[in-house]
Amino acid sequence: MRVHVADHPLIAHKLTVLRDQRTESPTFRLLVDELVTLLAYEATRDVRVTEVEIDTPVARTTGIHLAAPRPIVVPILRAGLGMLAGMSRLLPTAEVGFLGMQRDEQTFEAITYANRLPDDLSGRQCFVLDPMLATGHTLIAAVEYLLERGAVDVTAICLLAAPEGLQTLEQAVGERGDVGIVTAAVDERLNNQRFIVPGLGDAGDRLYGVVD
Ligand SMILES: O=P(O)(O)OC[C@H]1O[C@H](OP(=O)(O)OP(=O)(O)O)[C@H](O)[C@@H]1O
Ligand SMILES: O=c1cc[nH]c(=O)[nH]1
Ligand SMILES: [Mg+2]
Repeated sequence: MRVHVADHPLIAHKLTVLRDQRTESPTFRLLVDELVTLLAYEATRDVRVTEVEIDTPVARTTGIHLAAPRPIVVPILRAGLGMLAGMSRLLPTAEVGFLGMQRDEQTFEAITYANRLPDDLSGRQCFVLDPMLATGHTLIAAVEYLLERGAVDVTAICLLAAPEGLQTLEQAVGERGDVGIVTAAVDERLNNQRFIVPGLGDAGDRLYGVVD
C-alpha cells in the first residue's frame, strides 16, 4: 500500500490551526478546503493522462489531457463532504459518488447508511475523501465497495492518519489492488475511545456541529 505523508510547511501550519480547539467551524471549514487542494495535488500525481496534439497561436505541439474514463471522487459523509469542494477545484471533470458512513462508537465498526456509487467502476481511478483514518474500519469498507465494483486504483486523501489504522488497512486491502493513502500527517496513536492523538477531535462535529 502506498502511503505518502505530505511534508510542507504550509500544510503543517494549516494543520496546526485546524488542530487548535479554539478554531471555530467557519475557519475550520476554510482550512479543510485549502488543505485538501494541497493534498490533492500530491494524490493526483499519477492521474491517467493521454497525449493530445494542439495548435497554439504560434505552432503545433503535443500536450496532455486527462484520460477517459474520468476519475471518480468519493467523499465519505459527513466529514468527507467538507473536502469535496477543494478536490473538485483541482479535478472539476471528475464524477462524484457518495458514501454515508458512521462509526459505531461502542464497537468502532463502520455502519453504511448511504451508498450512491456507480455499479460499474471497471478500470476507474478513485479518490476517496475522509479527513480521519483512525481504526481504519471506515476506509476498509469504502475501499472494498470500490474494488468490488472493479476500481483499479484507489487513493484515499486524509488529513490525519493513526499508525494503527494504517496497519489495519494494509492488512485488509493492501494486497487486493492498488491502494494508496495521501495524508497531511501520521499522528502518535489512538486513545481508548479510538480517537486520534493528538488529532483534532471529531472532524464531523468541528465542521458541522455536534449531532446525537
Ligand atoms: O477509521 P475509523 O475508526 O473508522 O474512523 C474514522 C471515521 O470516523 C469519522 O466519521 P464519523 O463516524 O464520526 O461520522 P461523521 O463524519 O458523520 O462525523 C471520520 O470522518 C471517519 O469517517
Ligand atoms: O479522532 C477521530 C477519530 C475518528 N473520527 C474523528 O472524527 N476523529
Ligand atoms: Mg464524526
